[in-house]
Amino acid sequence: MTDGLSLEGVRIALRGVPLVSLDVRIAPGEVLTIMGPSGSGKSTLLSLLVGACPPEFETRGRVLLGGRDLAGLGPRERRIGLLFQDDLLFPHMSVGANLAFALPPSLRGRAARRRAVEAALEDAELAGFADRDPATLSGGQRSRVALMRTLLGEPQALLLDEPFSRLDADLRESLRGFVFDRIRARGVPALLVTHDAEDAAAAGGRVVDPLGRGAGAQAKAASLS
Ligand SMILES: Nc1ncnc2c1ncn2[C@@H]1O[C@H](COP(=O)(O)OP(=O)(O)OP(=O)(O)O)[C@@H](O)[C@H]1O
Repeated sequence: MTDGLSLEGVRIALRGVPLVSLDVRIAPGEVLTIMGPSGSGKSTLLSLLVGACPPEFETRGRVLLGGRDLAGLGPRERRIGLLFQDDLLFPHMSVGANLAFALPPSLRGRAARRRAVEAALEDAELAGFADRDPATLSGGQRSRVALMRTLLGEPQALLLDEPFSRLDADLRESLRGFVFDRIRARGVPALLVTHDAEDAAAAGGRVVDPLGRGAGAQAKAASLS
């Protein structure tokens, strides 16, 4: 459990043009959805949160995770987990080894580490899959392993960048439920970037654009443009 992820006066501009303006706290287990057109600053916001914003951008504000100011911390020290559309499982490692790789070094002992991997596989409804080659898994199975791998790192917050966009409609629907259920169960604050209104609805939380405008304001802006 954490106190959540707080963006306090976070501003990002490019050559003086405001891209991101957010003052928001994401509670443990809450998913905040960021929707906005291409080029509106969604990826730049994620890069800022992981501590890798390119120097071309002007940035201000504070990001607090569990009450801790992330300024000056490197990507690993931030304890932020990432989930992208490409699951990026290591192809030359078994499913179990992919999961074990993500375990925190503080979890000591072979037996304890094996148990943690087995529990994650069970939670992913993939008990007995530890020795499988990732290439032999279906798309949905790979996605579930990827989420478990991210969660095994015990992230204090999660960033989801179009995590379902490569999946077909049926799979997308079942995976959404799987992902959001586990985020809620673990009490991790999460930020979802998506173009898909159904993803946003399934996330069940607030929806804003990178300038912090809610869904009503976005619809109005779209109708005027
Ligand atoms: N390294 C960079 N240097 C200069 N400009 C950049 C850099 N990276 C992105 N930009 C510009 O910053 C703006 C915001 O880009 P960003 O990738 O954050 O948008 P996005 O909302 O994630 O778009 P998409 O939905 O297409 O992924 C765009 O105008 C983009 O061209």
